[in-house]
Amino acid sequence: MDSKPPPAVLTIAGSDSGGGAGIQADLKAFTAFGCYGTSVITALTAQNTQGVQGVHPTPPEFLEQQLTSVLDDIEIRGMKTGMLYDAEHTRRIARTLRAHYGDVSKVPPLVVDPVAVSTSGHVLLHEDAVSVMIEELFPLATLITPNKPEAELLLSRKGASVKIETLEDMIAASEKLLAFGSKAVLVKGGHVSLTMADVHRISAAHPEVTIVPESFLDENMEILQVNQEDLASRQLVVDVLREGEKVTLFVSPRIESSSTHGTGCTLSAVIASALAKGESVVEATRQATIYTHVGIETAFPVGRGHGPLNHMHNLLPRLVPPPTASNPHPLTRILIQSSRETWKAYVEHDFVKQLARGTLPRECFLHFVKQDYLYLKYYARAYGLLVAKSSTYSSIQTATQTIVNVINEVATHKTFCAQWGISEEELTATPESPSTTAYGAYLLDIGLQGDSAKLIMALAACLLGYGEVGLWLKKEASKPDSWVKLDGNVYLRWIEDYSGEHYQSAVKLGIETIETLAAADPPNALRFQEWCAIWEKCTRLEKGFWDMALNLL
Ligand SMILES: Cc1ncc(COP(=O)(O)O)c(N)n1
Repeated sequence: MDSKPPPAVLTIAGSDSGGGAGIQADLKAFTAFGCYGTSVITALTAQNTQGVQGVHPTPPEFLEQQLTSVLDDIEIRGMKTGMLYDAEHTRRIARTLRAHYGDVSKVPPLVVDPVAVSTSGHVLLHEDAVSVMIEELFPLATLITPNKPEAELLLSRKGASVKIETLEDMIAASEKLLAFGSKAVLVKGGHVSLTMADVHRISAAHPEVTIVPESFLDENMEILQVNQEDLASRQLVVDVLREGEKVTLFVSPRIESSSTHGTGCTLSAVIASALAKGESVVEATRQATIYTHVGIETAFPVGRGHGPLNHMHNLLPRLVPPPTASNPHPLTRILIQSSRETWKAYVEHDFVKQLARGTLPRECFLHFVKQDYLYLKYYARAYGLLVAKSSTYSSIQTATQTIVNVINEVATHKTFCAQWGISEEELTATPESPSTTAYGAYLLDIGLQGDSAKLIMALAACLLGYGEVGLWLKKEASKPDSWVKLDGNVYLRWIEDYSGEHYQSAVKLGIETIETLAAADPPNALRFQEWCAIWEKCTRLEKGFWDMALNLL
């Protein structure tokens, strides 16, 4: 957590007795996101995962009293509204906010989630409140976050009946909604069925539209991709953010799940939290879409109906979900995502880029190859330790096979060095750099102290990372006018080796090994945290290895 005290955020919404949506979802999301949550309750609902059994509105004067109590005492850095109940409640909220802050520009970041109907079909907002919300609340808002039916409802206030079916419709709707006076609009795509083809079409027609995550197609995880066609037809959720002319699409794979109760509440609560921490609207939305996505992915069963997402996934160490068709390698995915920044700094290192352009200074490459030659000895020995810890012939065989692969890799290094006049004697006599010793010693240390699972995690970052680099460069090289130069590149052989079938089948084996491990003996929270920490550390050591080679000059 930050060293700064958590910012205070406020939700003005309805209570969900079932704990999945409304005030309860908001307070959980605020807490999980490191904020101090305060609340003003517009209505009590008797609600569970199966539906809303009753609604009891807060007396309007008391609603106002709650808001005044909070604002008079606590410095609120971000706010959100959810279920507002009716016109009177909505008006009181807007007017109290205006009166308290005096000037619209002084209102802290406000996210208005125009909640109208619950997932279970219960009306949560009286018809007469819609125009008050548009006229009095939207002009105070940093962002409004309608889903498809809510956007259609809001736009119907302009007379014409609007249907939102396509990504183009969502983008057009965002422009019309912005005219209501908020600074930004997020049209949520949960109710619109889209695929990658839709995203490609928009990005071809409107190159100015930003796609987040930029690397959605590869997710920086080429190694996990089986089939490009599967990806193209994969069902997506796309949320469209508009700030003035600027449009950003937030893309994530659609998860077939009934645990989506409270997703809208949670998304807007996290955006408000991130805004309270000083993030931009784009960054706040990015963080919130990821948080919500993972919340659905890791949801646990609650009740008999539409359960809530998991609000605690970033508080409790995340355990590994079972493999599914859309996520066949859940552990690998979590490991990479949990160390995303370091992983990216490793696999997209300047060393790799210069090597792929063919501009890497020879000295750097040779220094790297020599050090890698020395490192691989540790690596092979660590696999030797793994053999010693194995209890089945099949795991002994897998580890032994890897040792043989490493020895073949070393032979490649020798050939490389021979080409540049460096003999095996010189290779062996090369003094080890501190980065090599650090990494090698760490592998052996993990092997000596821990169970075999920890050692397997430590060994995986190297195996998978080089596999990722190989596939990434191969993909980049295949693009027209690519920055990767294969023709005449002195390092071509290196690229071919790591993108080649032989190395890639070793990577596949590595992925299967860690996935099987997680599936056969699901880690408890502590063990899982250890795995993530080991993976992160090795990813960092890998990056350090390339830093060492580049910083030579
Ligand atoms: C108090 C309250 N606020 C908001 C929602 C909408 O959430 P969902 O669309 O997931 O039912 C709800 N059901 N209850």
